[in-house]
Amino acid sequence: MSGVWGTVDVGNTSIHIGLFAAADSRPLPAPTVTFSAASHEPDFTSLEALLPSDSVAWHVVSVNRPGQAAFEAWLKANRPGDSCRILAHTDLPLQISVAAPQKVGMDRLAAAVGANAIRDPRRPAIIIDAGSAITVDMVAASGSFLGGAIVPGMRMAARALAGQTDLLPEITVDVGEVPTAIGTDTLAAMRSGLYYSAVGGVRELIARFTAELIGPSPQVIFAGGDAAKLAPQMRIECVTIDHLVLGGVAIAARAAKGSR
Ligand SMILES: Nc1ncnc2c1ncn2[C@@H]1O[C@H](COP(=O)(O)OP(=O)(O)O)[C@@H](O)[C@H]1O
Ligand SMILES: CC(C)(COP(=O)(O)O)[C@@H](O)C(=O)NCCC(=O)O
Ligand SMILES: [K+]
Repeated sequence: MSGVWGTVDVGNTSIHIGLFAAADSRPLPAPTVTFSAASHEPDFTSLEALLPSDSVAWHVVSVNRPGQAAFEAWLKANRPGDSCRILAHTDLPLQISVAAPQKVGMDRLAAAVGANAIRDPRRPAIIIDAGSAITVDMVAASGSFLGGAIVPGMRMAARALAGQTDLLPEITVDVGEVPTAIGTDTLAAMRSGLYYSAVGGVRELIARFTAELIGPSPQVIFAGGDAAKLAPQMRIECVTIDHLVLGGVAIAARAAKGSR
C-alpha cells in the first residue's frame, strides 16, 4: 500500500479525482493532487502518470452511473492492484435525518461530511454545491443532514432555454464581468436571467432555510464548478471550498480504516 487514498466524485458533468495522504490528519484533509475528466466518455490517459506505483485504495461517491462504470473499467484495465470501494450512505460518518437516505445524492452527503469537519460546532451550515444541478442543503448544529433543495445549474438552464425555443442560442454564463441586469439584446437578457435567477434562487433558499431554524445563524459554504460565480453575490459571509466533497470522501476513508 502506498499510504494514499484515491477519492472520486462522479458528478453529471465532471469526474473529480483527488489523492490524499492517509497520514493527513487535518479536520478536512486537502488533496495533494487533483484530476478532472468529463463524466461523458471520460479520458483518464493523463491520470496514470499522477498515481504512485504502489497500490491505491479508492473511495468513490457517484451520482452518474455511466461515469462511474467508465472509472471502474479504467481502474480494472490499468490499475489491477488497486482496491475500489463505491460508498453508500451507510459508509459515511454522518447522521442523515431524512426518510430515504439511500436516495440522497452521495455528493450531497459527502459535502455534508466535509462541512461538518470545518464548521463551528455550535452553528448549523448551509452547503451550496453549484454543479450540473445546484443543491442547497442544511446540516444541523448537531451535524445531522436535514435535506435541502435541488435546482438546475446555470449550464443546464442555458441548455434548456436553447433546446426548447426556436430563436434562443446556447450560451455559456461566463461572468468574467458581472452582467448588467437589464439586458439590451437577446444574449445579454439570457446572461442576466440565467445568472441572477441562480443568484436569487440560492439567496432565497438560504433565507428560507435560516428562517426555518431556531438557534445560531448557519455558516454558508460553497462548492462546485460555479461556486466562484455565485458566492460573491450572496451579500452574506460565506466560504468556498473546492475540495469539500473529495475531502468528505477522504474523511469517510479515514473513518472506515479506523473502525476496521
Ligand atoms: N469549463 C467548464 N466546463 C464545464 N462546466 C463548467 C466549466 N466552467 C464552469 N462550468 C460550470 O460548472 C458546472 C459543472 O460543475 P461541476 O461541479 O464539475 O459539476 P458536477 O459535480 O455536476 O459534475 C457546469 O454545469 C457549468 O455550469
Ligand atoms: C442532485 C444531483 C443531480 C446533483 O448532481 P451534480 O450536480 O453534482 O451532478 C445528485 O446529487 C443526484 O442525482 N441526487 C439524487 C437525488 C437526491 O439527492 O435526492
Ligand atoms: K451539484
